[in-house]
Amino acid sequence: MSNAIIVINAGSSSIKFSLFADETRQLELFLKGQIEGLRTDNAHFIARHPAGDVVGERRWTGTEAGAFDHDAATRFLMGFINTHLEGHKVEAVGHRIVHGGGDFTAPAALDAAVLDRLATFVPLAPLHQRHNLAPARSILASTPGLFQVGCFDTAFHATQPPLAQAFALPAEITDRGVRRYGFHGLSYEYIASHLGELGLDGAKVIVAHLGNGASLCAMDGGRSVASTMGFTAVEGLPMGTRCGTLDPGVLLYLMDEMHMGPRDLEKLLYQRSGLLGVSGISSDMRTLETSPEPRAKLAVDLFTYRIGREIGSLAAALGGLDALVFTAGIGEHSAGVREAVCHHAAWLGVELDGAANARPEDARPEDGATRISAPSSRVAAWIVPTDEEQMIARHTRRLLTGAT
Ligand SMILES: Nc1ncnc2c1ncn2[C@@H]1O[C@H](COP(=O)(O)OP(=O)(O)O)[C@@H](O)[C@H]1O
Ligand SMILES: CC(=O)OP(=O)(O)O
Ligand SMILES: [Mg+2]
Repeated sequence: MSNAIIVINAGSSSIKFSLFADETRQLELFLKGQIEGLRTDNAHFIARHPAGDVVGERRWTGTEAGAFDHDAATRFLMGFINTHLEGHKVEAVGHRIVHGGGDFTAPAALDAAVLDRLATFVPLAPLHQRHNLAPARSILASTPGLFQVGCFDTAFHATQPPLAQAFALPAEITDRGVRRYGFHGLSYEYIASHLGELGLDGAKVIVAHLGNGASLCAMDGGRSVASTMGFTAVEGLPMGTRCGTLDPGVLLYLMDEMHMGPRDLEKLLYQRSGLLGVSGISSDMRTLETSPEPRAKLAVDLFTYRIGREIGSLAAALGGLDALVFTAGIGEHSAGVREAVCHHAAWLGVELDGAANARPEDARPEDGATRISAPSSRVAAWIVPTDEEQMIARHTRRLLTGAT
């Protein structure tokens, strides 16, 4: 019987899972799925083989769906997984955990004490952390003997120099861990592991992870030296529903003049801003790109303008630029966003190959990595599909091998 690793990526209203067969040197995905709409009146589960055929599907509506929280969803998923192992034996579960604080700069085995420590970072990632931890707690309660590993979005950025991590605040505040951490590290680490194949070993690269959450990472020789995200995953670029960088004076104004409290501000900054807030229409890039509304265009223009400005800032941190890499939902799929960002970065030497950028996705190479800059471009531009789940599976296997 061959072994399998379960990877869980839990968000605020969804839990995604992937099953990897661990039988050869390659970790091979054989099943993936998700439950979306947790704690709404319409929760939906679907699981598929990598080829796309549906292996399981279920919907919960009304009060049944409303009571369907992360714990109940994890129990359902583990039940489903255990009856769809296709002859494999589960040896470990790897989790994406957004914040590891200053303590967790590498993947770690999860037990009750570690989960309690990670729970102290909930205020540092209010959209993510509590939901990331819920499935691990649920599995610890139901299957205490199962090896679980936490993989942290912050860990990849631990290599940043102290200056890149610092806020200009008094020592009694920074000593409490109030500093810049950076996020999307599993995605960046995956991309970094493929830079050699693109001829970018040792290069100065800016990776644009543009999904619901969005950030940029400056990498020198595959190591993070700066990022647009900071203490929390709300800093930097505008995102689906998050505002990104904001003059802190705005917060004081909103508290004093609009009598907003901490929870009102949290809701505003994390859930009512970004593409959704500016457009008043949607947080979804596909909807905005096809909308005739001027406010939809304004939201997309602000998104790409801010990316352009932050690219300038990270190029300065790197002291030069060899390549720009696009990844995640928007980065991989929106030719319009890539074109606008490359236009803003033209002064740095990015020259887009319009035809390569607009080429249909099914014409891309099997691994999806596609060069979209002109042969004469001084700075190369690439699309590289990310795979956070594969990265989590790799880390989980490494810790498992060390633990047994
Ligand atoms: N074909 C597409 N064109 C433009 N945007 C797309 C396309 N497909 C997905 N997206 C956008 O990608 C974003 C979601 O990215 P994703 O990386 O899946 O997010 P997350 O994993 O953080 O939830 C959404 O804004 C969505 O509209
Ligand atoms: C850290 C973060 O912003 O994650 P996501 O993009 O999944 O929301
Ligand atoms: Mg994401």
